[in-house]
Amino acid sequence: MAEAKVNGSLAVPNVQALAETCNGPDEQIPQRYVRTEASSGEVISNCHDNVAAPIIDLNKLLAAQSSEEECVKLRSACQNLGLFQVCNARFLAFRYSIKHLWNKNLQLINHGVPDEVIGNFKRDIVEFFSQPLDAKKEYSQLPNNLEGYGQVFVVSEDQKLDWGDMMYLTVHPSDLRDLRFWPTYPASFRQSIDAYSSETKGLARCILEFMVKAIGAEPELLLGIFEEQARGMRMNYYPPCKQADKVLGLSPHTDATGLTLLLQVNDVQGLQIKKDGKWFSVNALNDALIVNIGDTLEVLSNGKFRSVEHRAVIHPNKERISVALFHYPCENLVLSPLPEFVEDGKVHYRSMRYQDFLKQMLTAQLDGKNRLEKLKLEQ
Ligand SMILES: O=C(O)CCC(=O)C(=O)O
Ligand SMILES: [Fe+2]
Repeated sequence: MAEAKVNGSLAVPNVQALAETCNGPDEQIPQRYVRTEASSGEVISNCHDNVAAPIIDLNKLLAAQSSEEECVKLRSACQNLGLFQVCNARFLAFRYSIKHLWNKNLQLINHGVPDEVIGNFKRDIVEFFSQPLDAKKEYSQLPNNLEGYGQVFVVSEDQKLDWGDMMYLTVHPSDLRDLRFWPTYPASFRQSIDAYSSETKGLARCILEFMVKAIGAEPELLLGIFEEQARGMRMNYYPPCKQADKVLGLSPHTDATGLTLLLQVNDVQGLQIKKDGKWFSVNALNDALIVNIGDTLEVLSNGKFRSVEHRAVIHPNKERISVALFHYPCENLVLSPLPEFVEDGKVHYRSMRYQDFLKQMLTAQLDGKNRLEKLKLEQ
């Protein structure tokens, strides 16, 4: 994927290995990982009704008698939070033609994203990261390439670092896959990545379509921008840290792309979202996929959808693994609000070539929602 080759990251130590050497309660954590902001500020956890990540039931969205009510929930999540979790995603998959849907002749084949696909995928990721460092290094990133095992967004020698390692792969389209970085251990890994990627494909499209429908707009143009475009998969490995409140697994950021489908691989929580200046812990349900709205969707929708600022925190004695599946827009997109979403001529974001926007992101350290804020026009 061209996006993955925009720029590389400076090489950083492997955190999984580092964590093994400094994981006593009094052990010194290297200064580059010590983050004062990790323990400052209020964090709201255990919020009831999953306010930080409302649950959208796809079955309810599809059933005539409950669809409207579920759409209201979806609209509110997209406009106020930028994040929700979908349940029943594993029981539904959507193979349909957009034309049919808008002719109210929806064809859904309820064949499901099989439990087996998610189960195999999770099992193989855990197995991959549990290998000795040398085995994983076979898939290390190469200079000026984001794909592979390593880290991203490290652009200066004195920037603070995240307490995590990652593996990034372009998974779609298949002719852009760089198999040099696709692990051959465990033996079923390539197959399980492929299966997860293809089984979730229709789902992202379907969710996006419901989102647009929920705000009363026509979906064709927006869907067209993401149709058959690149998808990238980032597998995050966060080792435990006895002094978890001194480190951050992943710095505050928004995803630059369209929708992100986030899968928490093991049952360790750690995702937090920012709302009204406060951090909220997300309680990810076991069977649910978390849907993040990225910056591209915020701009295209003229702010009708909000991208969500989020970060990952660390557990004191358990590893955490997550997988983000990013949906990229077409490469030559000019990022600008679509006319469909502009009311009374009020355009809220200035235009920018998507490639430039992405490059800005990949050549800087993560910085909350600030990059997007710079595109906002004074009203
Ligand atoms: O680990 C998580 O829950 C968040 C991961 C994430 O935000 C990302 O990979 O972009
Ligand atoms: Fe993210």
